Amino acid sequence: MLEIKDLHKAYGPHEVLRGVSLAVRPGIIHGLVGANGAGKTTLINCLYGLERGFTGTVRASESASLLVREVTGLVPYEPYFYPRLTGREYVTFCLQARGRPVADLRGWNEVLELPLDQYATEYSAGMKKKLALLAVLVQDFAYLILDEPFNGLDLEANLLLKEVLKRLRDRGTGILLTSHILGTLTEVADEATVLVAGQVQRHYTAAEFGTLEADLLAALHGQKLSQLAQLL
Ligand SMILES: Nc1ncnc2c1ncn2[C@@H]1O[C@H](COP(=O)(O)OP(=O)(O)OP(=O)(O)O)[C@@H](O)[C@H]1O
Repeated sequence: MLEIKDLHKAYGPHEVLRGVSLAVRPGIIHGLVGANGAGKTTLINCLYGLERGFTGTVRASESASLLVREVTGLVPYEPYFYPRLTGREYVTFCLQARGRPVADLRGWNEVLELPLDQYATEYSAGMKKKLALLAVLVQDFAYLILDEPFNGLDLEANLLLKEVLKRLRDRGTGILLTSHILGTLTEVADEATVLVAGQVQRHYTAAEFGTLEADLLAALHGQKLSQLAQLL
Protein backbone atom coordinates (compact mmCIF):
# COMPACT_ATOMS: atom_id res chain seq x y z
CA MET A 1 0.00 0.00 0.00
CA LEU A 2 1.18 3.56 -0.71
CA GLU A 3 0.42 5.63 2.33
CA ILE A 4 0.25 9.36 2.90
CA LYS A 5 -0.41 10.53 6.44
CA ASP A 6 -0.89 14.09 7.62
CA LEU A 7 1.07 15.58 4.71
CA HIS A 8 1.86 19.30 4.98
CA LYS A 9 3.72 21.23 2.29
CA ALA A 10 4.22 24.97 1.93
CA TYR A 11 5.91 27.14 -0.67
CA GLY A 12 7.11 30.06 1.42
CA PRO A 13 4.09 31.37 3.32
CA HIS A 14 1.67 29.54 0.99
CA GLU A 15 0.40 26.33 2.66
CA VAL A 16 -0.45 24.14 -0.31
CA LEU A 17 -1.15 20.83 1.49
CA ARG A 18 -2.68 20.96 4.96
CA GLY A 19 -2.79 17.57 6.64
CA VAL A 20 -3.63 15.29 3.72
CA SER A 21 -3.98 11.54 4.35
CA LEU A 22 -4.86 8.89 1.79
CA ALA A 23 -3.90 5.35 0.79
CA VAL A 24 -3.44 3.66 -2.57
CA ARG A 25 -4.14 -0.05 -2.17
CA PRO A 26 -3.16 -2.91 -4.49
CA GLY A 27 -5.89 -3.77 -6.99
CA ILE A 28 -7.69 -0.45 -6.47
CA ILE A 29 -7.99 2.63 -8.72
CA HIS A 30 -7.99 5.67 -6.45
CA GLY A 31 -9.18 8.90 -8.06
CA LEU A 32 -7.80 12.23 -6.86
CA VAL A 33 -10.14 15.11 -7.60
CA GLY A 34 -9.72 18.83 -7.06
CA ALA A 35 -9.89 22.24 -8.68
CA ASN A 36 -6.87 23.85 -10.38
CA GLY A 37 -4.40 24.67 -7.62
CA ALA A 38 -5.98 22.34 -5.03
CA GLY A 39 -2.61 20.62 -4.57
CA LYS A 40 -2.92 17.37 -6.57
CA THR A 41 0.39 17.64 -8.42
CA THR A 42 2.18 18.79 -5.26
CA LEU A 43 0.79 15.75 -3.43
CA ILE A 44 1.98 13.45 -6.23
CA ASN A 45 5.43 15.07 -6.22
CA CYS A 46 5.75 14.63 -2.44
CA LEU A 47 4.58 11.02 -2.70
CA TYR A 48 7.05 10.22 -5.47
CA GLY A 49 9.98 11.96 -3.79
CA LEU A 50 10.20 14.87 -6.25
CA GLU A 51 9.51 17.45 -3.53
CA ARG A 52 11.33 17.99 -0.26
CA GLY A 53 10.57 20.09 2.75
CA PHE A 54 7.23 18.52 3.63
CA THR A 55 6.09 17.05 6.93
CA GLY A 56 4.04 13.93 7.48
CA THR A 57 4.52 10.33 6.40
CA VAL A 58 4.88 9.09 2.85
CA ARG A 59 5.76 5.44 2.38
CA ALA A 60 5.30 2.20 0.52
CA SER A 61 4.17 0.10 3.43
CA GLU A 62 5.44 -3.21 2.00
CA SER A 63 8.80 -2.48 3.61
CA ALA A 64 10.00 0.29 5.89
CA SER A 65 13.06 0.89 3.73
CA LEU A 66 11.25 0.80 0.39
CA LEU A 67 10.96 4.11 -1.43
CA VAL A 68 7.67 4.77 -3.20
CA ARG A 69 9.45 5.32 -6.50
CA GLU A 70 11.07 1.86 -6.37
CA VAL A 71 7.70 0.17 -6.79
CA THR A 72 5.82 2.89 -8.63
CA GLY A 73 5.67 4.23 -12.16
CA LEU A 74 4.79 7.90 -12.66
CA VAL A 75 3.21 9.55 -15.68
CA PRO A 76 3.48 13.25 -14.87
CA TYR A 77 1.06 15.90 -16.04
CA GLU A 78 3.53 17.14 -18.63
CA PRO A 79 6.08 14.42 -19.40
CA TYR A 80 9.46 15.84 -20.46
CA PHE A 81 11.15 14.58 -23.60
CA TYR A 82 14.74 15.37 -24.51
CA PRO A 83 15.19 16.80 -27.99
CA ARG A 84 16.46 14.43 -30.68
CA LEU A 85 15.37 11.31 -28.82
CA THR A 86 13.01 8.97 -30.64
CA GLY A 87 10.08 7.39 -28.83
CA ARG A 88 11.98 4.10 -28.68
CA GLU A 89 15.10 5.82 -27.33
CA TYR A 90 12.97 7.60 -24.70
CA VAL A 91 11.57 4.30 -23.40
CA THR A 92 15.05 2.71 -23.47
CA PHE A 93 16.39 5.71 -21.54
CA CYS A 94 13.65 5.36 -18.89
CA LEU A 95 14.39 1.65 -18.46
CA GLN A 96 18.15 2.16 -18.28
CA ALA A 97 17.74 4.98 -15.76
CA ARG A 98 15.98 2.42 -13.54
CA GLY A 99 18.67 -0.20 -14.18
CA ARG A 100 16.10 -2.43 -15.89
CA PRO A 101 16.69 -4.53 -19.00
CA VAL A 102 15.47 -3.02 -22.24
CA ALA A 103 12.08 -4.53 -22.90
CA ASP A 104 10.57 -5.72 -26.14
CA LEU A 105 8.13 -2.93 -26.95
CA ARG A 106 6.27 -4.74 -29.72
CA GLY A 107 3.42 -6.18 -27.63
CA TRP A 108 2.46 -2.92 -25.95
CA ASN A 109 3.07 -0.93 -29.10
CA GLU A 110 0.66 -3.08 -31.06
CA VAL A 111 -1.87 -1.70 -28.57
CA LEU A 112 -0.65 1.89 -28.42
CA GLU A 113 0.43 2.23 -32.07
CA LEU A 114 3.14 4.86 -31.69
CA PRO A 115 5.66 5.78 -34.40
CA LEU A 116 8.54 4.79 -32.11
CA ASP A 117 11.28 5.78 -34.54
CA GLN A 118 10.15 9.42 -34.79
CA TYR A 119 11.43 12.11 -32.44
CA ALA A 120 9.23 12.21 -29.33
CA THR A 121 9.26 16.02 -29.32
CA GLU A 122 7.46 15.87 -32.67
CA TYR A 123 4.60 13.74 -31.28
CA SER A 124 1.14 15.24 -30.72
CA ALA A 125 0.03 15.86 -27.11
CA GLY A 126 -1.96 12.60 -27.06
CA MET A 127 0.95 10.62 -28.52
CA LYS A 128 3.28 12.09 -25.86
CA LYS A 129 0.90 10.89 -23.12
CA LYS A 130 0.81 7.44 -24.71
CA LEU A 131 4.62 7.33 -24.91
CA ALA A 132 4.97 8.23 -21.22
CA LEU A 133 2.41 5.49 -20.49
CA LEU A 134 4.31 2.97 -22.62
CA ALA A 135 7.48 3.68 -20.63
CA VAL A 136 5.75 2.73 -17.36
CA LEU A 137 3.58 -0.09 -18.74
CA VAL A 138 6.58 -2.09 -19.96
CA GLN A 139 8.06 -1.96 -16.44
CA ASP A 140 5.28 -3.87 -14.68
CA PHE A 141 5.16 -1.69 -11.54
CA ALA A 142 3.15 -2.62 -8.44
CA TYR A 143 1.72 0.92 -8.38
CA LEU A 144 1.09 3.64 -10.93
CA ILE A 145 0.60 7.36 -10.39
CA LEU A 146 -1.06 8.94 -13.40
CA ASP A 147 -1.49 12.73 -13.41
CA GLU A 148 -4.24 13.59 -15.94
CA PRO A 149 -3.49 10.61 -18.21
CA PHE A 150 -6.65 11.22 -20.29
CA ASN A 151 -5.63 14.78 -21.09
CA GLY A 152 -5.06 15.15 -24.84
CA LEU A 153 -6.24 11.63 -25.70
CA ASP A 154 -8.80 11.19 -28.47
CA LEU A 155 -11.94 9.08 -27.96
CA GLU A 156 -10.26 5.94 -29.26
CA ALA A 157 -7.25 6.26 -26.96
CA ASN A 158 -9.48 7.28 -24.05
CA LEU A 159 -11.50 4.06 -24.37
CA LEU A 160 -8.34 2.03 -24.68
CA LEU A 161 -6.70 3.59 -21.62
CA LYS A 162 -9.78 2.96 -19.50
CA GLU A 163 -9.65 -0.70 -20.48
CA VAL A 164 -5.90 -0.91 -19.77
CA LEU A 165 -6.37 0.63 -16.31
CA LYS A 166 -9.22 -1.73 -15.42
CA ARG A 167 -7.18 -4.75 -16.51
CA LEU A 168 -4.12 -3.60 -14.55
CA ARG A 169 -6.34 -3.07 -11.49
CA ASP A 170 -7.79 -6.57 -11.91
CA ARG A 171 -4.24 -7.96 -11.96
CA GLY A 172 -3.50 -6.24 -8.63
CA THR A 173 -1.87 -2.95 -9.63
CA GLY A 174 -2.71 -0.03 -7.32
CA ILE A 175 -3.36 3.15 -9.28
CA LEU A 176 -3.57 6.79 -8.18
CA LEU A 177 -5.27 8.76 -10.93
CA THR A 178 -6.09 12.44 -11.31
CA SER A 179 -8.58 13.68 -13.87
CA HIS A 180 -10.63 16.82 -14.34
CA ILE A 181 -13.05 14.73 -16.39
CA LEU A 182 -15.29 13.58 -13.57
CA GLY A 183 -17.27 11.11 -15.69
CA THR A 184 -14.13 9.30 -16.83
CA LEU A 185 -12.77 9.20 -13.31
CA THR A 186 -15.90 7.81 -11.71
CA GLU A 187 -16.21 5.24 -14.51
CA VAL A 188 -12.87 3.62 -13.70
CA ALA A 189 -12.15 4.49 -10.05
CA ASP A 190 -13.06 2.31 -7.08
CA GLU A 191 -12.71 5.17 -4.63
CA ALA A 192 -11.86 8.86 -4.74
CA THR A 193 -10.46 11.61 -2.57
CA VAL A 194 -11.60 15.19 -3.06
CA LEU A 195 -9.00 17.84 -2.30
CA VAL A 196 -10.20 21.37 -1.66
CA ALA A 197 -7.56 24.04 -1.00
CA GLY A 198 -5.00 21.51 0.14
CA GLN A 199 -7.27 19.58 2.48
CA VAL A 200 -9.21 16.35 2.06
CA GLN A 201 -12.80 17.40 1.78
CA ARG A 202 -13.99 13.81 1.71
CA HIS A 203 -13.08 10.25 0.72
CA TYR A 204 -15.71 8.52 -1.44
CA THR A 205 -16.30 4.86 -2.17
CA ALA A 206 -17.63 3.99 -5.64
CA ALA A 207 -21.08 3.47 -4.10
CA GLU A 208 -21.03 7.14 -3.02
CA PHE A 209 -20.04 8.57 -6.44
CA GLY A 210 -23.69 9.45 -7.12
CA THR A 211 -23.40 12.56 -4.93
CA LEU A 212 -19.84 13.50 -5.92
CA GLU A 213 -20.74 16.03 -8.63
CA ALA A 214 -23.37 17.79 -6.52
CA ASP A 215 -21.01 17.86 -3.51
CA LEU A 216 -18.22 19.33 -5.65
CA LEU A 217 -20.55 21.97 -7.08
CA ALA A 218 -21.57 22.97 -3.57
CA ALA A 219 -17.98 22.93 -2.23
CA LEU A 220 -16.45 24.83 -5.13
CA HIS A 221 -19.32 27.07 -6.24
CA GLY A 222 -21.63 27.45 -3.24
CA GLN A 223 -21.92 31.24 -3.60
CA LYS A 224 -22.23 31.12 -7.38
CA LEU A 225 -25.09 28.62 -7.03
CA SER A 226 -27.16 31.12 -5.06
CA GLN A 227 -26.33 33.78 -7.68
CA LEU A 228 -27.36 31.34 -10.44
CA ALA A 229 -30.61 30.61 -8.60
CA GLN A 230 -31.51 34.28 -8.99
CA LEU A 231 -30.73 34.20 -12.72
CA LEU A 232 -32.13 30.83 -13.79
N1 LIG B 1 7.22 25.19 -7.21
C1 LIG B 1 6.24 25.95 -6.71
N2 LIG B 1 6.49 27.12 -6.11
C2 LIG B 1 5.52 27.88 -5.58
N3 LIG B 1 4.20 27.55 -5.62
C3 LIG B 1 3.89 26.39 -6.20
C4 LIG B 1 4.87 25.52 -6.78
N4 LIG B 1 4.23 24.43 -7.28
C5 LIG B 1 2.93 24.61 -7.04
N5 LIG B 1 2.72 25.77 -6.40
C6 LIG B 1 1.43 26.29 -5.95
O1 LIG B 1 0.81 25.28 -5.20
C7 LIG B 1 -0.60 25.27 -5.43
C8 LIG B 1 -1.04 23.87 -5.83
O2 LIG B 1 -0.47 23.58 -7.10
P1 LIG B 1 -0.64 22.14 -7.77
O3 LIG B 1 0.09 22.18 -9.07
O4 LIG B 1 -0.27 21.10 -6.79
O5 LIG B 1 -2.23 22.09 -8.01
P2 LIG B 1 -3.09 21.06 -8.84
O6 LIG B 1 -4.22 20.64 -7.97
O7 LIG B 1 -2.23 19.99 -9.40
O8 LIG B 1 -3.66 21.99 -10.00
P3 LIG B 1 -4.00 21.66 -11.56
O9 LIG B 1 -5.32 20.97 -11.54
O10 LIG B 1 -4.09 23.02 -12.16
O11 LIG B 1 -2.89 20.82 -12.12
C9 LIG B 1 -0.87 26.35 -6.48
O12 LIG B 1 -1.32 27.51 -5.84
C10 LIG B 1 0.48 26.56 -7.11
O13 LIG B 1 0.63 27.88 -7.57
